[in-house]
Amino acid sequence: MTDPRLAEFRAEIDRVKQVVTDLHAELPANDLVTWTAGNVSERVPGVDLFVIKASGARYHTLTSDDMVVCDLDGNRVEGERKPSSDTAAHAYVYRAMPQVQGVVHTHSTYATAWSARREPIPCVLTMMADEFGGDIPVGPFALIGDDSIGRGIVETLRDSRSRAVLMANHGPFTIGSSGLDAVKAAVMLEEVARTVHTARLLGEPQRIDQADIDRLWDRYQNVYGQ
Ligand SMILES: O=C(CO)[C@@H](O)[C@H](O)COP(=O)(O)O
Repeated sequence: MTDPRLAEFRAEIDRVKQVVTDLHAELPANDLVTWTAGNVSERVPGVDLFVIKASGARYHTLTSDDMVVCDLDGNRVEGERKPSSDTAAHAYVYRAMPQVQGVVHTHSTYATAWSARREPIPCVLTMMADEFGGDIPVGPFALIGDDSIGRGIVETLRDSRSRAVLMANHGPFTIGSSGLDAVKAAVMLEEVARTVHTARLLGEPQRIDQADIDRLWDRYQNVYGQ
């Protein structure tokens, strides 16, 4: 039986399908994924549905036909192919964090290397204070396929300013006020992961004082670009 929400929200669903298709192109374009690794999702406004890529979909041939519509329990509502193997994680985040409109997962090299070391990225750059409000936290090791990864993302980010979490031995997940905002967080995360790693090769970078982190965060969130 066809879900009635598909007809009622048809225009929005098709718009979000195209948005999420286009956002997936940003992952290889910013060198954040290899082959079919990673995935992007975004909520459909006004209804408890979200769009995510089909599992194993190749980035260079991706079209909106490769997008799958799911409910917030991660069940496929529309789509020929199975949804991403991380669908349960994305769905858990959407259920637990209503303010989150987009979720991204990548295997970007430097952020994933920090994940393998299970070490938070210290806030030693003003860009980190601006974008993430402090250190980039590490989430627990969790096997793929059930709520474990989603639960780890929420436990780690729920009370954090950061929109990025380094899931131990796996890789980064980011959240955002839109799919684009979550993709931006993934791009900026990889940039700071690489820069801090490079700084470490030359010596021990110094963490910014918390009061200055707070000032930088407040400016960037409330003044920059307004
Ligand atoms: O991290 C993993 C597997 O370890 C997955 O996220 C893959 O990187 C992408 O899976 P699909 O979205 O293609 O199912």
